[in-house]
Amino acid sequence: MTTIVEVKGLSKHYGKVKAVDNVSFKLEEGKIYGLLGRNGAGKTTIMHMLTAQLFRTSGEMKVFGEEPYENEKVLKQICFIKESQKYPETFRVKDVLNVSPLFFPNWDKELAQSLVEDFRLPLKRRMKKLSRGMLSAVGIVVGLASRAPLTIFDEPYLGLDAVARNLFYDRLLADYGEHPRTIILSTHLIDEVSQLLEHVLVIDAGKLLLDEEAETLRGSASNVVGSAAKVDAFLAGKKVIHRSPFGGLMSATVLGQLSKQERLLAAEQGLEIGPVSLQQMIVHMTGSNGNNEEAAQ
Ligand SMILES: Nc1ncnc2c1ncn2[C@@H]1O[C@H](COP(=O)(O)OP(=O)(O)OP(=O)(O)O)[C@@H](O)[C@H]1O
Repeated sequence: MTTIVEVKGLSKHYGKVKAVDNVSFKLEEGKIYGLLGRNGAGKTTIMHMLTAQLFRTSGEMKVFGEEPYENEKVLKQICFIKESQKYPETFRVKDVLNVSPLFFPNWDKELAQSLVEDFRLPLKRRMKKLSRGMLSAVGIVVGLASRAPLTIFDEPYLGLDAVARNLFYDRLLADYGEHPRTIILSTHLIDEVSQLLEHVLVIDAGKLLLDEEAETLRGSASNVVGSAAKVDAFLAGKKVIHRSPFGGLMSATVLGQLSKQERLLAAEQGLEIGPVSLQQMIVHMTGSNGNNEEAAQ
């Protein structure tokens, strides 16, 4: 598999603020990545460095095998759709679509047209007159129709309703199926995108907390519910990422696959074992006590 992004010891500091702190990861060709984490975790800072919009404080970074700064060859292979995209004052929707092929060599005009219809975008309306959701939809159209080998969506759906978000997921999967490329989705709507993601990177307080295939993560944590004393005894020595006591009961989230024997033991103890969604897992890992508890194990 071809590596298209390689980052080693990447840091970005603003005075004492370590927005990104010694992060290393690789992105492979033809995969959908989730870049996830809480507000202020450092996701946007990483995306800005990958797309050469921000200088790093230290570390190494290669995008398509090269340094991305002022590198036309690298930058024309990237499409970065960000929440706060600015357009020239006079631009209409159709102007955005007309200039896009100049920036994106793989631009697919037909796909753009069909997406404009899907999202019911008014081609002649000025960008500054669009609703918040319509603005997001234009970003999605550009991101998908660019067919850029590295396409990055940073919270692409501010203001988009549930129907439009589903449309985005459907069109993304369909087009990605026919034209595989590397896609980074940064979002807080983890449950909504979890089925789309093939690999997950979780950033917390500037550090990389998790770098794992989504398939491995699915089923890699369980919720154990029952009497607090029995849950505690069952979980002894296991990697617990969250505990939530209520009365004499306890609900706890444990990392790692439970064996058949352990499940039988749990059933004998009257404990209930249930699945944990990717979102729950990440919330627990990056929550106020999630990290601490894991570190304590
Ligand atoms: N120009 C700057 N000067 C000082 N601190 C900054 C600057 N830009 C970002 N930061 C800080 O760096 C940290 C990471 O910010 P970043 O925007 O990367 O987070 P994020 O994960 O994208 O958050 P969100 O999900 O809220 O968009 C935050 O603490 C932020 O306040």
